[in-house]
Amino acid sequence: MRLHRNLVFTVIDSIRDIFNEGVYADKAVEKALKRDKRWGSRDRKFVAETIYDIVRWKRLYAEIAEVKEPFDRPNLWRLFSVWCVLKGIQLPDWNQIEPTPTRRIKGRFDELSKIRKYKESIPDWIDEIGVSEIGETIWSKEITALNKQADVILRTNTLKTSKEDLQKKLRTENIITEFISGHDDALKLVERANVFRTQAFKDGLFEVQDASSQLVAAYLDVAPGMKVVDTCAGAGGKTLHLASLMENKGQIIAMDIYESKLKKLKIRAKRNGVHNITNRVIESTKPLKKLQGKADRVLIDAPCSGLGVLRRNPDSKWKLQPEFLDAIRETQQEILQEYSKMVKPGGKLVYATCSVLPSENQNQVETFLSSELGKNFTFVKDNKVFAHTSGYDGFYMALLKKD
Ligand SMILES: C[S@@+](CC[C@H](N)C(=O)[O-])C[C@H]1O[C@@H](n2cnc3c(N)ncnc32)[C@H](O)[C@@H]1O
Repeated sequence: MRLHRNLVFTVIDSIRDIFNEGVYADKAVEKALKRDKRWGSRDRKFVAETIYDIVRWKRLYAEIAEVKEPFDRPNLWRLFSVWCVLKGIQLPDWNQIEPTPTRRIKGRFDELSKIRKYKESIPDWIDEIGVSEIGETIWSKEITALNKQADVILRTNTLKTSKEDLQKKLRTENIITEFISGHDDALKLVERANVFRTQAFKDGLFEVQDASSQLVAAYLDVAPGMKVVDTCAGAGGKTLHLASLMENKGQIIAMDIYESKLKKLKIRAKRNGVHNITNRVIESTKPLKKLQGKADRVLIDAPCSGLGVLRRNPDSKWKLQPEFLDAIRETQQEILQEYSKMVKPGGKLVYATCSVLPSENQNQVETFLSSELGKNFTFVKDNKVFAHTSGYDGFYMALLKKD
């Protein structure tokens, strides 16, 4: 592979922004890809994948290169050199690249690969929590799976098309997809592509949504005509899925504490041809009280550590802090206590996260069920989705029924 200077410089600038300036990796990639309109799909792929690779393997590469944060420019180039050598790419003869003994890099790699926190490139504290919560054997497999590049999965908007028709339409736009067993509306891209440029996307025929995430709305067991509250709707990935499952009939109240996210949902709903969603920003307890005991279904897609979606957001490994995890666990229980009040007798509640830690998942549900308010609920079932067994994101969902 021949390395192109302007592409590599873009990578170096981007990892500097991510590591030293705290810029989110997805934003940095977005900005990087706008740098030169002449770049073709191969160039864009190189830039995006190399940035994500170096972010994902930061700890391992830094250890191999023997560099410490904050990385100055020569150190960023050293990280890049490690990436090249481990990928089997010949180091270019550029001023920025020091003569690097490739045998030494490979030797350090073999040595460090014996220690999980280096091999899997994770902070000590996350590795310790993983081991203590799910045990060493499962954690080792899970973190390996979470360090893989995620597939691109689409969810068919069944309000507008069928999975089969969507597949045909995408083929005319040179996008080849396959079905995934056990995921009724999902299509998996055989090769990565920018699907947001397709006419099918502009026409609202699909949304990009991981296969595990697509299990959540279906878990809530909705039907057309119901009153459903999506309490942590964000930009509405699952809200839109609920609308499809409800055939656009009934009412969905999408809530979040951030108005900016709900605004994005509004745009997506329009594209999807969904017209049964009402947005409510949670600024006080008022919108919650108004709905007390009124909802057939309540979805709590709770804020969480995001440890199940590291494949998509590898920089979370470096951004996540133990204090945040402690705080979010408290929020999860508060949310369960408060938002469950909206379920009417006989109604159902789903509590979900994109984490694989029991302390954010089944333990929260157990705490809730043994609390005063939780006594009115019965546990129906739960699904602990691991990335290493499913091949998709790590997720948790529990279905409860109000007596
Ligand atoms: C896992 S994300 C939701 C993703 C979204 N449901 C989807 O499918 O695209 C969790 C959401 O909870 C919101 N949130 C955080 N604290 C909250 C609270 N106390 N009440 C309601 N929403 C909250 C966040 O803003 C975030 O959008």
